[in-house]
Amino acid sequence: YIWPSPYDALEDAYTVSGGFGDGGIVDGVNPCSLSPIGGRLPGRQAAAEWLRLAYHDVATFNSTTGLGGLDASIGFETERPENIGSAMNTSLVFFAAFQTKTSSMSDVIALSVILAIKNCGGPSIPFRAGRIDAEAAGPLGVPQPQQNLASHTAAFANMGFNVTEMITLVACGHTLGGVHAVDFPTVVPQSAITSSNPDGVVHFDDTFDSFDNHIATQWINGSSEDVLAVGDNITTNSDARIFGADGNATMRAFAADASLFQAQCSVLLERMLNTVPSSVQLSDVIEPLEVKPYQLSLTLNADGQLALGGNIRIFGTSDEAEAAVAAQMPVSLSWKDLDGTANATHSTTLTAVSQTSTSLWGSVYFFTIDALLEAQSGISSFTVDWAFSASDTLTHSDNGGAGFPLQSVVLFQPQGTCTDIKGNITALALIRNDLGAVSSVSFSYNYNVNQPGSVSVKQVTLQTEMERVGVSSASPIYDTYTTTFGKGPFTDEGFITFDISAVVGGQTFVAPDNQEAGLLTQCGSRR
Ligand code: HEM
Repeated sequence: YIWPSPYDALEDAYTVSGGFGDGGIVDGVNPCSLSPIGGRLPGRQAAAEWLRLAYHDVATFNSTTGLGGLDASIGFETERPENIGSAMNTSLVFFAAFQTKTSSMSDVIALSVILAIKNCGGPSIPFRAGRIDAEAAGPLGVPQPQQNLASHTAAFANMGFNVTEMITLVACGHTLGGVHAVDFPTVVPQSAITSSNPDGVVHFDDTFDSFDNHIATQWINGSSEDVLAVGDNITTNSDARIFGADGNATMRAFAADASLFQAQCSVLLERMLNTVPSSVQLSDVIEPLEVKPYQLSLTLNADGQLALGGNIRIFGTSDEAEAAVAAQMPVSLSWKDLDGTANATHSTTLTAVSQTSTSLWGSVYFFTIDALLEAQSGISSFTVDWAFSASDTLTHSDNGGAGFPLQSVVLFQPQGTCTDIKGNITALALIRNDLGAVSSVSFSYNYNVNQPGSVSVKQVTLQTEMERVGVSSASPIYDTYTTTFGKGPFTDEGFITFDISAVVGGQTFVAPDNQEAGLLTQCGSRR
């Protein structure tokens, strides 16, 4: 994983769970008992709803044809009786905010489960990305509690899981959350519905908000409260039939060994999340990068200098990383000219961001870049020298050897970029005019559109050509380019970014992943 990667947004969301640079997903399930944002009802639990959503998307995978699996087809299937409840749509609406041009809904669903389980005290499940979203519903066939064991065994076999694995997956799923009387009136007595429990949830175990082995210990020691195991309606006691499918051997092992439960849940849930259409190639495991740029910006100021902004994130898992005080960490950034030349003066010290940040996987710190670069010499890459403590030898981070790439040939130009009252966007770019012929100047706007038949949205790109309007007033070595476009039918839901690219002197240069905020100035208003 070398920065920049198509999975940078997912890596950000995976790594930072609170404070500055918060990826935002964990906020939806923290604490583990949290009711879903947007449907905040006592008794509902977002972490459990996310896990059930992922399972229901995967459950209809056909291991013979290789079709289905975690592909977000669930978005088109939420009206089906087998997916009853409002939970799935609530989750999908929340997740739309994390879709980007390279983070599919199905990747976000997988990541949501990994983060929710870790935040609920469960195991660390490795995360891979690269899932591709289906654009239509898949087949029916999510198991339902009134069906018999043979039907459930067949459904899991179809999905690619044997009996032991079925028992494990159900136990790992049913350690969170519970069954709701409003949606399962034949399973849960209506007396469960009260003013403080309007959906009438009955939890599977006594620690519904902890990813632990109580689902197994209570089943084995006879204190189970799981209505799918010990409920009065024998027909819907699917958990009892499944847990007993091997004479309770698997559940006894889980009850006896809490860490075995965690380890097996990690292995099986990882496999469940990585059950994808056979045409999909998943990425390598994504782990927090030690040093990573965050929301970089490079613009030309009125004095004709390049202003470099944004942040550097530093992550570590050691005791020293945990004990570090950001304000005392030495962090500096050194850059190379446009032509690749290093220069001793091309270096700047970074300041710790005062707001702290948290990660489920270690310790994370952010540092602000605030540097002015000479426009003529420009920039092609940078490196970061840093340490967790001032007394340590500095680590030289060069992004796997070549440095962190950053170009000053094609720039976004915030001054003059604006959105008018009709929603039309006028965007400006600056392109070096002394480096050869300029062609294919294009502006790509990445946003979400609604999909008929699904509450979940799809990220699309609207591309427009930019035209040269003249030489920049701030510096004669840059020309100004512009485009005006209407956004068309779209949804405000989600993550909007834009990229500007051009071919200059035969080489393609891209100013990527600019934040929507850069477009939001109202046309006509003075900044
Ligand atoms: C034969 C297999 C299964 C059957 C029949 C089954 C059935 C059910 C039922 C009836 C509910 C209640 C839903 C509600 O009231 O909202 C439920 C909840 C849940 N299931 Fe399953 N399930 C099965 C397997 C799994 C698996 C494999 C997982 C995950 C790995 C899972 C995860 C969950 C979770 C997390 C909940 C709680 C949802 C909440 O509290 O909102 N289930 N299941």
